[in-house]
Amino acid sequence: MTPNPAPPLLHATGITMRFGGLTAVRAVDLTVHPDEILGLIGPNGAGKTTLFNCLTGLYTPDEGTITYAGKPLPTRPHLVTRIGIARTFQNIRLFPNMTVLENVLVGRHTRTHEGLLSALLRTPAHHRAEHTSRQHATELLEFTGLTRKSDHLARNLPYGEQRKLEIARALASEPGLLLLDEPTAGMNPQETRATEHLVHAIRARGTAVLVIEHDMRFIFNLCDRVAVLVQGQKLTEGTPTTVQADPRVIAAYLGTPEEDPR
Ligand SMILES: Nc1ncnc2c1ncn2[C@@H]1O[C@H](COP(=O)(O)OP(=O)(O)OP(=O)(O)O)[C@@H](O)[C@H]1O
Repeated sequence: MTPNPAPPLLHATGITMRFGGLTAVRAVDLTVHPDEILGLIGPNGAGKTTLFNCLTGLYTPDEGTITYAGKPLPTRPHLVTRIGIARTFQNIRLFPNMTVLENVLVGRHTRTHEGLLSALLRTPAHHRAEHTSRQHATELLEFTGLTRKSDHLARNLPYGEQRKLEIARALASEPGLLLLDEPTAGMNPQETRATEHLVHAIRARGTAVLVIEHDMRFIFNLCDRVAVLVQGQKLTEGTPTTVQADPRVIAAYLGTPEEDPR
């Protein structure tokens, strides 16, 4: 008997999301496998962020089903985080007046179970949980290269490091799947390259990644598979090589074949 193949980590079928008369996402199927890096590309307004919002409980799709690790996706964002899906946002959403370390500790709260009373009474259980959280946050700052900035206020970090901090904070919830919405927006080529390495390292830790990005070079270097959304519908998906060579993608998104698809 052949063993069952590993079930998909995230499985979305027939996702449709409307805003009044506008259908932003139409009957989209999307699957992310464990340990996979999947890219989601498409022209402006194609519905990429709307789909992310459906996958993270910010929106409830009008149609379709989503499962994570075989179970239906909860309908509230914090519960989605708790079951193992974390995300970053297109517009950075840090706590600007908290330190870098504190921002990561905030991201950890879905993994701590100590109640308010325990915190107020400063029980031994609370101290242990706090110690573990700090250790984990410190390790994540090292992992993302932000150790030296641990005590800096988030608002004083350069833009590229703020994006890294968002990723560190998302990782603090120990996700099985990380969704990145335009992680290299506003970065210089060196920072973009560093982000590519960071995403590979995240996958090596056992976290699958779904990433929206307009930088084609980044996407095609990074991803195992790429899905293409156009006007709310999935045009195609496949390996970077297949997608890059698909004339429909070139026509819809990448410009004419003569252009450098960057
Ligand atoms: N909250 C909303 N209310 C109404 N319309 C919305 C809302 N969010 C998105 N839209 C519309 O849905 C469509 C898809 O938008 P979305 O932001 O998902 O696209 P996108 O592919 O992420 O675009 P971009 O690459 O520019 O970020 C657009 O026409 C957008 O104007």
